Amino acid sequence: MFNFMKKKTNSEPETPQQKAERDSAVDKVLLGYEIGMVSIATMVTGLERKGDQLTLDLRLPQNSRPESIQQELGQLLQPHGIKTIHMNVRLPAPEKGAGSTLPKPMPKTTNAMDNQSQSSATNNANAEPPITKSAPTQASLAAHPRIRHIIVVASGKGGVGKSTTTVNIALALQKLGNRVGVLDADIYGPSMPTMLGVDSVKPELENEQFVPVNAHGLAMLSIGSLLDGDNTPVAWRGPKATGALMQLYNQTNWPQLDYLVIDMPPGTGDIQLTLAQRIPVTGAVIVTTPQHVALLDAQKGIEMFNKTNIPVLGVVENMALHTCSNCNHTEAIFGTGGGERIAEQYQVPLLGQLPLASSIRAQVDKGEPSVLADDEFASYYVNIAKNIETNIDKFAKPVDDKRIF
Ligand SMILES: Nc1ncnc2c1ncn2[C@@H]1O[C@H](COP(=O)(O)OP(=O)(O)OP(=O)(O)O)[C@@H](O)[C@H]1O
Repeated sequence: MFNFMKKKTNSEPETPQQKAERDSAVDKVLLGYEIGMVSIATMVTGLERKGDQLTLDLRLPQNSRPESIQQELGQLLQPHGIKTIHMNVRLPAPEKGAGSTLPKPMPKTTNAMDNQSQSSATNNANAEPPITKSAPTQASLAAHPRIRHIIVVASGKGGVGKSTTTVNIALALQKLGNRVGVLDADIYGPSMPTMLGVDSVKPELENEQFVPVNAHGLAMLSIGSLLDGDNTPVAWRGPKATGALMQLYNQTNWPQLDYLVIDMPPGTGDIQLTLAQRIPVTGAVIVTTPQHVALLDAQKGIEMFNKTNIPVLGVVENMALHTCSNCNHTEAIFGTGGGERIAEQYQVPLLGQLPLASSIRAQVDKGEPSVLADDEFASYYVNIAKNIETNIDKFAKPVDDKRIF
């Protein structure tokens, strides 16, 4: 254990605001600390802070040096009141030619400072194979060997219907003859299992890999599966969340897929940015409502994807018009033309517009989305899926067959 404390402790208890500020400062440090140009936040699989003690579970890349990392993080975190860092480190085995792609047994976790000599990558004979080949930018990320296209569905703002759109687009792509998977990465409210009517089915583990749940033919995996069975919204902090999501992506035995559709957490913060930089995304679909505030947030989303060199496949305008089921009067509850304007401004396609319709909500609530039910709105989603397919091949990524999963 390395103790960074030099001075006396402050015995006054931390207020919730101080705690939140310190947590946020710690997150920023972790997100900004890079190993081989990749944020260490993507390598965090567990994180706990108790007062001035921080415990990190890390899966570090080959040849990293836990002791120096711990020292450097200690110096960066000391100004934010962290005096002791405990690190449980897992390192990959050295690459020795083409071996089995199956993972070896998990090594015991180690406390980096108590077991310095044992925690070095070269000495760890019992370690697992590398789970990633770190690459800093989208341009240098190779495609997953079994997934042709990864599409992220994002929204700058919560509650605009991103998950409803994701599930229906995934089903529509399947309806068009594709093999499709869904990764529910919405840590704040994972809803795919409920929307697909499989919330009682848990994914199995096989050779330390998740096996996706078969949901009406979709290979589905949700961050919700990592929770303890209840539907408590996850208040995970950035590094832990990104670490868990990278783990879901990397440690899942995805079948051969034409599309993996990822339901991203709403917003354009550090989690979204880190994910966007770490997963080989073919393109992003932005969901917005015509409301002014939602559009402003959607713009932020497009700009984030532009910055990270992820092509924006287009915009879906959700809840565009509402037709009253009693009097048949149609009204633009959230305004008009917003989706079109934003698509024009950023020169991206408007993939489709969905009305605000209570049956769209009712169908996802009962685990049978519109496309599955083949109701009157199914064709809207099928058209969106067709529009996505029209352009996607020109953004396809080269496949790296040597990548180990
Ligand atoms: N076109 C629509 N018409 C009517 N209701 C809709 C429509 N789209 C989504 N909804 C409903 O709006 C609510 C929010 O939708 P959803 O959960 O898909 O949004 P979200 O953007 O993923 O939210 P979050 O930010 O919480 O993840 C849900 O109750 C959903 O059924």
